[in-house]
Amino acid sequence: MPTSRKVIMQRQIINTLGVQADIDLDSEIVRRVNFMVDYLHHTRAGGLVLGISGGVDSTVAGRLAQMAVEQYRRVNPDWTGKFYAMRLPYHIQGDADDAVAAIEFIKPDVDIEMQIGSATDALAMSLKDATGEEPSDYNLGNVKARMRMIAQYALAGEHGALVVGTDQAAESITGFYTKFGDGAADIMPLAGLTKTQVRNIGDRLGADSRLVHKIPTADLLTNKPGQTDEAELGISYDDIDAYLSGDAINDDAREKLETIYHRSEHKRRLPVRPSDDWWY
Ligand SMILES: Nc1ncnc2c1ncn2[C@@H]1O[C@H](COP(=O)(O)OP(=O)(O)OC[C@H]2O[C@@H]([n+]3cccc(C(=O)O)c3)[C@H](O)[C@@H]2O)[C@@H](O)[C@H]1O
Ligand SMILES: Nc1ncnc2c1ncn2[C@@H]1O[C@H](COP(=O)(O)OP(=O)(O)OP(=O)(O)O)[C@@H](O)[C@H]1O
Ligand SMILES: [Mg+2]
Repeated sequence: MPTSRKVIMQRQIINTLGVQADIDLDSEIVRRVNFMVDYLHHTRAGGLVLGISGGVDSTVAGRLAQMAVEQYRRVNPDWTGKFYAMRLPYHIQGDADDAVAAIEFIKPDVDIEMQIGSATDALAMSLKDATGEEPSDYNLGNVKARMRMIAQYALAGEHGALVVGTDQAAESITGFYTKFGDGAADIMPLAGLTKTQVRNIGDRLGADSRLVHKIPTADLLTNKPGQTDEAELGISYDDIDAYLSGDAINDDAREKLETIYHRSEHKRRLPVRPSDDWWY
């Protein structure tokens, strides 16, 4: 591809995802907290709900969510809404102590631990009984992510609360999330941030550096616990962030990233309907 076309494509993707290479951390924290406060006010919602894994994204989004409910409560003392943090292990979670450390940092109004092991396994068993087919480890991983979505929406429904999503630009560009699983949410406070910016905000907020600089994992596979995102994606977060920041990366990585971006376009759109034609 000629250099000018490469640059135009990169710029279009950066603009679509709303990435800003240079951010002021303090004003970015204020802007994102105010955004949640403003939306709580507008919707009169009964609080916020978020799954806390022990990874950096939910640590940072969780702390921002708790800051938002505290700020909203200060100006609306009669408001009874809360931030509900949910630890949702599938049986035994290898890094469960990180999820506890994240909760200690976030200091949520409500800390809930709920097993998704039995519900997930029951779904897989029912599918097998009905069809004779057992979901692969890969597909079961997506069922785990969707079971967490069901748990969060069940709790949100009880309290009229909104489900927070942790999608940021490095995940959005790759579609590296489960469609209607962790990709499903009502409010996305980290949207448009690179992974590095999420970490920088985590550092600025004073989160434990063990959590902030932890190697990212979706941790969805039973047969490969803690598999790193980078191993599965075949591309590094450094390359993804450099691309999102408008820097040049090597041609192989760029081509791979743009292929993944185009292939995952359906995840960034509403379900296709007869009046759509964006995929041509
Ligand atoms: N072109 C198209 N137009 C419209 N819909 C399309 C489609 N292609 C597939 N689909 C639909 O999308 C489904 C596939 O999408 P999906 O179910 O998401 O499945 P898929 O993208 O295959 O898997 C999710 C990926 O995200 C990763 N992940 C998941 C969860 C969390 C994290 C994390 O970082 O924490 C990472 C996971 O490791 C895996 O690599 C298909 O089954 C089909 O229903
Ligand atoms: N075991 C879990 N308990 C509760 N929520 C979870 C769990 N695993 C994943 N989630 C939810 O799914 C989201 C997506 O997972 P993802 O791995 O992308 O984020 P993370 O774990 O917060 O950070 P990182 O990407 O750096 O690992 C999490 O932010 C969290 O909200
Ligand atoms: Mg994770």
